[in-house]
This record gives sequence, C-alpha cells and structure tokens, in this order.
Amino acid sequence: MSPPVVLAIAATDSGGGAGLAADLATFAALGVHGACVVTAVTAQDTLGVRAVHPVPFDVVAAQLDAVLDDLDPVAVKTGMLATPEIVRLVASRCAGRRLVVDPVLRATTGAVLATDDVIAAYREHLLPVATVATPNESEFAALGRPSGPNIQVTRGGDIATTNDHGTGCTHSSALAAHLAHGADLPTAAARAAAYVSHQLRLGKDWTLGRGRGPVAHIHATTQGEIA
Ligand SMILES: Nc1ncnc2c1ncn2[C@@H]1O[C@H](COP(=O)(O)OP(=O)(O)OP(=O)(O)O)[C@@H](O)[C@H]1O
Ligand SMILES: Cc1ncc(COP(=O)(O)O)c(N)n1
Repeated sequence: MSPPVVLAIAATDSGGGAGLAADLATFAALGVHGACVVTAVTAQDTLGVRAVHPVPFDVVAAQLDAVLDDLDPVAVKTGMLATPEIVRLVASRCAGRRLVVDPVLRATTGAVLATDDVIAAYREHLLPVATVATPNESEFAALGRPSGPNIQVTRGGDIATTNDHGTGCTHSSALAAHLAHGADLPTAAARAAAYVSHQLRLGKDWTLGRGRGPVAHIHATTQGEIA
C-alpha cells in the first residue's frame, strides 16, 4: 500500500538541523512520503543564522501548484514562511486539508525569521484555517495570544540536552505525519510528543557542530546496521 503524502512548506537550513531537513527526516522516520515547498534558503549552522534569501513568490506558488495538482497531500505542515504574501497563499491554497501551522518567528539561536507583517498575516489568514497551530510561548505572545481549540502552545520538556535545534519543526512534522496516518488530534499530539522526546534522548550525547546540535530523527538501531 502507498504511504500517505505529507507536504512541508518551510525553509532550508544548511546545517541540516531545522526547517525542511528536520521535516523530511521526520516524515521518513514516521512512514509518510514527504513533499516540500521551499520558501527561503538560510545560511545557518548550529551556532546561528548568517543569511536568509526568500524564494521569489511565483516560484513558491509554482512549487505549491505542482505538489497540490499531482500528489494531493493528505496533510500539510508549515514552518518558516518568509513573507506575508506566502502566508496568504498557503492559507488560500491549503485551507480544508489537515493543516499543521508551526509559526516559526525566531530561531533558537536568536535570529528574527518573521517580520511584523508576516505575524499579522498569520493572525488574519493562516491561524483561522489551521487544524492545529503549535507556537512556543514567545511565538504565542508575539501572535497576540490567540485563543481557540486549534492553538496548542508547546513548552519544551524534561530531556536535558543541547541538541535541540529544530525541535519545534520535528514536533510539528510528527504531528502532521500522525494526522496523515489517520490519528485524531489528541492521539497525534501524544504520539508526536513521544517521538520528539524519544529522539531527543537518542541524540543527547551527540557532538555535531559547536552550538545546538540536531535532534536524532532516525531510530538508532538503523545506525548500528549500517556502520
Ligand atoms: N527537552 C525536551 N524533552 C522532551 N520533550 C521536548 C523537549 N523539548 C521539546 N520537546 C517536545 O517538543 C515540543 C516542541 O518543543 P518546543 O516547545 O521547544 O518547540 P520550539 O520552541 O518551537 O522549538 P524550536 O525553537 O526548535 O522550533 C514540545 O511541546 C515537547 O513535546
Ligand atoms: C529554516 C529554519 N526553520 C525553522 C527554524 C527554527 O528552529 P530553531 O528554533 O530550532 O532554530 C530555523 N532555525 N530555521
């Protein structure tokens, strides 16, 4: 049987920890086929963001058309959306699907990834059509503390690790993957939290880069079989 298709609409992270790298690795780990629409290219590593280059709007729209026309994703997750025009496009084209919105406004390392007009577009256009939105505390505050059953504020957890770059991306992608498999929202949320804490535990002693390392997205036993 074919796997469900899940679409990630987000930005690249050259360090491979956050954004689309985290999204596609999580999709692979959880048995869904991942499609991706690139909204921006970031020059980034475990220490910080050096540059952000938004993809032109018509190229983002063309990627989205291609995926929606041909692959009919059962669930969509959004990460960094870069411009208010992209936020509005995603809201109009993805409303009605299982839509997980992770409002990426700032990197853990401090860089601002969304301007005020992007935040306003989230509030007006994207949050109202989300199946679930997963801001962390500071994103929740920046969005004006929106209320509603579809707002699930994320709050870190009890695993002590500095290898947590891309945790929010990983969590929202896991949520979308479980929704695509047919889980209801409470079940998908519980499974996503369990996946993230399990993978954070597996990667907590890794030393990749000099800053905040990535989550170990793929189960450790596969490493033993390959190496
Ligand atoms: N240290 C941890 N131990 C266990 N679970 C965690 C931990 N950190 C995060 N999680 C899980 O991942 C979810 C998302 O984490 P968090 O709230 O830190 O996201 P975030 O701040 O958006 O992350 P990022 O800044 O990487 O995008 C949490 O709700 C929780 O389920
Ligand atoms: C392309 C991209 N998307 C999302 C994040 C947020 O992840 P984090 O908060 O872990 O830095 C990021 N840093 N870069």
